[in-house]
Amino acid sequence: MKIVVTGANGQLGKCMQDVASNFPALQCIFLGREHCDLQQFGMVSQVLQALKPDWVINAAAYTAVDKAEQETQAADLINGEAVGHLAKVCKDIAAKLIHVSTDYVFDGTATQPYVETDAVHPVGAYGKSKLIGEQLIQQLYADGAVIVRTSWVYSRHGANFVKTMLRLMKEKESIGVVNDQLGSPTYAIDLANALLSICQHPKFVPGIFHYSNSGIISWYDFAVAIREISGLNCKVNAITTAEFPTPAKRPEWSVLNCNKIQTTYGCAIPEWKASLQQCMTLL
Ligand SMILES: NC(=O)C1=CN([C@@H]2O[C@H](COP(=O)(O)OP(=O)(O)OC[C@H]3O[C@@H](n4cnc5c(N)ncnc54)[C@H](OP(=O)(O)O)[C@@H]3O)[C@@H](O)[C@H]2O)C=CC1
Ligand SMILES: Cc1cn([C@H]2C[C@H](O)[C@@H](COP(=O)(O)OP(=O)(O)O[C@H]3O[C@@H](C)C(=O)[C@@H](O)[C@H]3O)O2)c(=O)[nH]c1=O
Ligand SMILES: [Mg+2]
Repeated sequence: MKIVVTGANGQLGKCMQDVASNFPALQCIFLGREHCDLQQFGMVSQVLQALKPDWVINAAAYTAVDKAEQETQAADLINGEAVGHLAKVCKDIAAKLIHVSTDYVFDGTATQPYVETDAVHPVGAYGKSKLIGEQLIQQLYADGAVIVRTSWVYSRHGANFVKTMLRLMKEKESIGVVNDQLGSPTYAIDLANALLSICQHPKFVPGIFHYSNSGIISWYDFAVAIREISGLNCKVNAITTAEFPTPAKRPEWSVLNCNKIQTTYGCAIPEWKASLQQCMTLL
């Protein structure tokens, strides 16, 4: 079975390369932006028509949450229109599409973990751009696509909250981290394993699914755990979102209910702290 992974140089793309050997039945082809630039529609069509994969996993995205407030057009193109074109090409070549989306499509006003059918009202430009991509896939290729919303993704690769915290904790005596935004971290290795396991699952079920590590924490809790595991001597103070102003608004609650992907595809859902400890051994 031939799988093309786009966004191969990103943290999820690199984690998929890390775990690919766990799936010997899958022939994975990893394409970075240089070989498959989502916004160059002709290039995308040409590359995928030539490779004719059975699956395309889209790990490419514009992920700069705060910058997106200023770069809305770029975010909407890469996370929106380009995803629509990718869906069309996948449909043309009869390749199934797995597309990764985000918890930031929700407005954060819920008090229970979000299920896939809950109303979406993104509060920031990044979340809005990711929602455009979801909606285009549903319009253009609903029966051939799996959309996996995830949250708070980190790994040894690329830029993420864990690596930001480790850097700041080495530089500063104390830092402030918000304790009024609640969600679930996701180790990109766990997500990578889940996405590839969907490709080799005997039954294909299209639709929207949620995937994150289990457990509900704040970014402050996350930072405290990072400090404890790292042994770094930096004071972590709990602050409010108002005390940490950012260009983008973020949902106060973006916990995802992951039951559907577990029952449909049997994906393993490791507990957040166990996965964090795994990742920290590599950092
Ligand atoms: N990080 C997180 O916390 C979360 C991420 N997600 C989603 O998970 C997916 C993977 O995210 P993650 O790995 O963390 O993101 P990264 O920012 O680490 O990687 C994104 C990759 O997309 C590539 N890319 C950007 N624009 C294009 C383009 N026009 N064509 C091809 N590739 C492009 C980037 O290329 P280059 O390296 O050249 O810049 C980069 O390698 C994304 O869909 C994201 O929205 C969802 C929830 C949380
Ligand atoms: C660095 C830092 C951040 N924060 C706050 C800011 C923000 O509210 C929260 C998270 O910070 P970051 O900007 O690192 O995380 P952010 O880029 O918002 O992470 C998001 O990325 C996108 C791609 C997603 O899809 C989301 O699921 C989510 O993972 O922590 C502090 O309170 N103190 C700090 O020192
Ligand atoms: Mg970020």
